[in-house]
Amino acid sequence: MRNVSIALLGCGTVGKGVIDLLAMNGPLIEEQLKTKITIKWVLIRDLQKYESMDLPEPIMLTTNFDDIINDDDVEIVVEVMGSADFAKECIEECFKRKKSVVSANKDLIADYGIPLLKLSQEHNADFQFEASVAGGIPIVRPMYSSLNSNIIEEIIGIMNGTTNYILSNMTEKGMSYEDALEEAKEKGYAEADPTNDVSGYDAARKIAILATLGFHSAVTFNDVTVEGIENITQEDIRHATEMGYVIKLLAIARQDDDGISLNVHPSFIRKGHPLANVGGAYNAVFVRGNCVGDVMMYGQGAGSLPTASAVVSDVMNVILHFNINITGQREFVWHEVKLKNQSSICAPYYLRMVVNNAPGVLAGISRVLADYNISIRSLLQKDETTEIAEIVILIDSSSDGLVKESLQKIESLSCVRKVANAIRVIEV
Ligand SMILES: NC(=O)C1=CN([C@@H]2O[C@H](COP(=O)(O)OP(=O)(O)OC[C@H]3O[C@@H](n4cnc5c(N)ncnc54)[C@H](OP(=O)(O)O)[C@@H]3O)[C@@H](O)[C@H]2O)C=CC1
Ligand SMILES: N[C@@H](CC=O)C(=O)O
Repeated sequence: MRNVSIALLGCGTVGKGVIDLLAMNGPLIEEQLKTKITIKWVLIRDLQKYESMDLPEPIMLTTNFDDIINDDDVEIVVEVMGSADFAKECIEECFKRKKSVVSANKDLIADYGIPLLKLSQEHNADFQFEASVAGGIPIVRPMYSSLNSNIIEEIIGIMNGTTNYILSNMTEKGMSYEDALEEAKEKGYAEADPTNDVSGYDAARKIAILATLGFHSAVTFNDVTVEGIENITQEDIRHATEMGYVIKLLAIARQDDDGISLNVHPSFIRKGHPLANVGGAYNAVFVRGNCVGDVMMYGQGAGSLPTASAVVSDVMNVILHFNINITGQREFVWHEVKLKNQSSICAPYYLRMVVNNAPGVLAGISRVLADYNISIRSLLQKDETTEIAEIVILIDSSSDGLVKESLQKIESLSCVRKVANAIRVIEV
C-alpha cells in the first residue's frame, strides 16, 4: 500500500484531534484511499510541554521547521498553529518546495487566501482550507464546487461556536457572560485569544472567506463591518425572550445590483426560525442561490474532533488528487469588489434606553423617531419604582444611517440617560 507522510504544524486542540482521528479511523481511510497516511513530524514550540504526551509511532516532535521543509518524504503539511505571520511564511515555503498544504487558519486565509492560492497554483501544489469556516461543517468546498452553478445572493449564519455557546448558556441557563466564556475556553472552542471570538472578528474572517468564494470577489476581513457580543446583557436577553426573539451573533453577506454588504453583529431572530434553535457550539450556514434557492448546513463549528474531521478530509482530498495526477486546482476568477454603503442598509431595530422615570419621556423619544420617519412597532416600558426607568422599543425597518442619527438625537435629550443597546432584527 502507498504511504503518504504528512507533518503537523501545531499540536493544540485541532492538531491533537487530527492525531486522534487518524488513530480512530485510519483503517477506513486506508481502505478508501488505498493509501496509508502517516504523521511523521509535529512542529511544536516547547519540547518539555509535549514530551509526556502519548504520541503514536512514528511521530517525531521538532521545534525546527527546517526538519519538515527539508524532508522530501513529507508531501502534505497541515498548518494548525493559528496566527498569521509565521504560519504564512511556513505555507509559502511549503508551496515553493511543492508540498501541498491543509490549513484551518481563518485569520490567515481571510487576509491572504487569494495570494496563497495563486502561489500554490504556480508551484503545482494543492491548498485546502475546509476547517477555516464553521469547523466540521462542509461549507468551503460546497461553496466553490457544489453551488458554483448559481449566482449566490446571500450567505447568512452562525459561524462562531464560542459566542453561540455563550449566548445559548446566558439564555437557557441564565449563566453569566464570564462563566460561559470560561466554559467555552475549557472545551477548546475559543481561540487562543478569545477576543477574536467575542468581538466578532472570527466570524468576520469566516464570512469574508465564504463571500470571496461565493461571490467570486476578493473581499477581506477589512471589508466586514463588525460588532461583537460584549455589550449583550441579561436584560437584552430577557427582553428578547419576552418579545418572542432570541439573540444570535450572525454573519451576513449579501450581494445585489448595488454591491456587496458584509456584516457581523448580534441580531434578534424570531423563536421558531431554524437559526434560533442552533444552540451551544453548533454553527449553521444558510446560502441562497438564484437557482438552488435556500440551502442550510448545520453542525459542530468548533472543537477537536469535529474540526479534525474537516482537516483530515482535506488531506484525503489532496491525496485523491495526487492519485489521479491532477492538483484539483483551477484558475479562480475574481470580480472587482463593490461594497454597498453601510448607512443604506435597512433593518428593524430593538432599542433599549435608560431614562428618567418622569412623565413625557416616551413622548419626547417618539417625537425624535417620528422626525426621522421611523415608526414604532412595539414598546415595553418598565415602570421602575426608582427614579430610573427602562424603555424598550422595536422600530420598523429603517436605514442604518437614520437609526444612528436619531439615536444621537435621543441621547441628547435631558430625560434620556443613555441608549444602552441597539440590535438589528433580522427577518430571514
Ligand atoms: N479550536 C477549534 O475549534 C478550531 C480552530 N480552528 C483554527 O485552527 C487553528 C488551531 O487552533 P487550535 O488547535 O484551537 O489552537 P491551540 O491554541 O489549541 O493550538 C495551537 C498549537 O499551535 C502551536 N503553535 C503556535 N505557534 C507556534 C509556532 N510558532 N511554532 C510551533 N507551534 C506553534 C501551539 O503551541 P503551544 O502549545 O506552545 O502554544 C499549539 O500547540 C487556528 O488557526 C484556529 O483558528 C479552526 C476551526 C475550529
Ligand atoms: N473559535 C472558533 C473555533 C472555530 O473556528 C469558534 O468558536 O467558532
